[in-house]
Amino acid sequence: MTNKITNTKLEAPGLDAFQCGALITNKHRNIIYANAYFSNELNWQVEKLIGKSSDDLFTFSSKIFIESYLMPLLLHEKKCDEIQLALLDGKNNRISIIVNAKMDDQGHIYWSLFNATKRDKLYEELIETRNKLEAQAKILQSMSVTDELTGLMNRREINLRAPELLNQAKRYVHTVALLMIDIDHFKEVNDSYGHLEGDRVLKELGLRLKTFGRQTDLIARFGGEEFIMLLPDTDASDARLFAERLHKLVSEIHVNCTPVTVSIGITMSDGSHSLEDLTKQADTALYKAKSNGRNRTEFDQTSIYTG
Ligand SMILES: Nc1nc2c(ncn2[C@@H]2O[C@H](COP(=O)(O)OP(=O)(O)OP(=O)(O)O)[C@@H](O)[C@H]2O)c(=O)[nH]1
Repeated sequence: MTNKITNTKLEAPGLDAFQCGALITNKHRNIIYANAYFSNELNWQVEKLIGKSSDDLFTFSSKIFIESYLMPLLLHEKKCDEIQLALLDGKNNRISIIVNAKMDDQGHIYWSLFNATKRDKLYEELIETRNKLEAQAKILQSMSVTDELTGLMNRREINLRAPELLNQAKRYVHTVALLMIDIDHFKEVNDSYGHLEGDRVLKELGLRLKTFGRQTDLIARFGGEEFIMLLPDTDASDARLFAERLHKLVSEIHVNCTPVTVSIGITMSDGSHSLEDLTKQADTALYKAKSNGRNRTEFDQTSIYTG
């Protein structure tokens, strides 16, 4: 390339080997040089580009961006790095490009243009992959805290969430009721009607517990056919009433026209017990309910109030 740049067509054969577009415009922004990349990759005939305004190479929105951002930057800083614009190729296809530009004292602008289509595609793929991973992480997160069959929280999750609820009871001086609910003779359901029928009963019970409980209650499938409910701000007489309603609600579920029944063990706490202690106490009460004939509720003897 000659050192002295005039406003006429330039020759610079060395630049034709570059894998990017090289463009020089004069102070009127008319093209005085375009390398072979424009004909090889962008479907322009270089001859036809000479004399054209560089504006003609860009989409409408990119032109606005050039006027409002690129030109003021070039006038003040004399250079502009890595801006993304949309160029129209010789067949009027929109091509995403990264532009670096430099302006000399005579107002010539030296543009280098890198095709960003592949990079855009890579970014799109990366974004898509990230979205997929986020969605998978959400599913995994929900699976790790949820019992798959009933949709209730699992044992691990209630173990994590119970301490906060018990602490609140202590702080705000109210009582908490823990109900251990166990389906009666559930083995017979499985043995007589099959595992799928057993699963249906578990699902129906889970659904009823969920809709019956308040938003603040913690309800979990504790294992097998055993569920627990932790009811904040509930005294023993409320808990008894709650259990009575629960027995009625459960009897709406039928297996071969026979209502399903549950036994319930209840223990009360002022928030000073651990979940582990409370479940042991409720388990003792549940055992009593089973021994006393099932389909009934018993309170644990150590409860602060036994109704
Ligand atoms: N269908 C089904 N059955 C389950 C699941 N988890 C545990 N079970 C069954 O639940 C039954 C529990 O039986 P048991 O512990 O003897 O209790 P039960 O028959 O309900 O007797 P009581 O509790 O004494 O009234 C077993 O047959 C387990 O196989 C499950 O996810 N789906």
